Amino acid sequence: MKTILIIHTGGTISMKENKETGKVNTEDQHPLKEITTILKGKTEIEDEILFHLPSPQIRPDHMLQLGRHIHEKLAKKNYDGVVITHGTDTLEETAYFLDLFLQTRKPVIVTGAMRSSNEIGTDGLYNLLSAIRVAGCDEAQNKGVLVVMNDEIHTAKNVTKTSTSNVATFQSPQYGPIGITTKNDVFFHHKITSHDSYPIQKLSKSVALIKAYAGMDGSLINAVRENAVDGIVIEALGQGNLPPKTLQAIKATIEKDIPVVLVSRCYKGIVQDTYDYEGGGRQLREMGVIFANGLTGPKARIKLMIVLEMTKNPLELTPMFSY
Ligand SMILES: NC(=O)C[C@H](N)C(=O)O
Repeated sequence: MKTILIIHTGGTISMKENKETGKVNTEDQHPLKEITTILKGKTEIEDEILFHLPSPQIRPDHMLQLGRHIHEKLAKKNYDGVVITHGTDTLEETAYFLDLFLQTRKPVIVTGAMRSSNEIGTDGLYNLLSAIRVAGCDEAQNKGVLVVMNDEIHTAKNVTKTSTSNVATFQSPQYGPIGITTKNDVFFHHKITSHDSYPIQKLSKSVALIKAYAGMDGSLINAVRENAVDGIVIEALGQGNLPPKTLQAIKATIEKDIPVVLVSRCYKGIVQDTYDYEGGGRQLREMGVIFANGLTGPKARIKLMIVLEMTKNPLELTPMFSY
């Protein structure tokens, strides 16, 4: 029999709807506690509540605490897998943090819900059951952190919340899911080609995320730089281009040894130094901007926070963002 550790952190999956007011909030007792009874005799479940937070209240220090907690638990007992329940708003950031931080071959699965536990059509219990099945599956080992929602298995690196309320919200726009779950089975149909992880001890760097827009100038970048940040991620236009009036501010930032990482505000594709016009990717690369391939802005921010614990040398940072 497989032994799975469930760590609850909060979110809608941990919430109940007040039938009189329609308001949704966290409960003291975890509403999906019954999972232990449902799986009795089939899977041994240990569950615990680490946090009880809506995910907009989750901060990087919570992510580090969660990561350390998983390491401690795995060091003490030979669990077959770990499931983390989490609010969906920042689920992709916590999942990607854990993907980069954890040093384990064991399946670590993050799941959540779009509807609270007593709403009609609630998806929490079903997603939790699917996540437990994937966590107990040998094929899920050594794949990094996975996100299981709505019958699909996604990598933490590629998954993103695409809809505010639809239960099919979690998608990997770039490559699709790597597997599916059915009522009784787990199927993987894609292989993982690369997985990087960084054994950091702390998470102390401040990294800002800025989205580019038509007619943007350098004022936002200048203001952020003057506010003692250690790094900036910019969601650039298209293939990795910026309006010309931002260039001076970016140059000043790089000259101050503050790394600037570029992703695209497009939700598919990668950034490249194709264009040679003023503000084009070629100029940005020559100025020392680091191109992050395929990551979304929030995930490039998490990665920059992590790798800045090891180096701020652009020559070392550049290859870390190339896959
Ligand atoms: N569906 C959810 O979990 C959304 C909720 N606001 C949260 O992230 O905590």
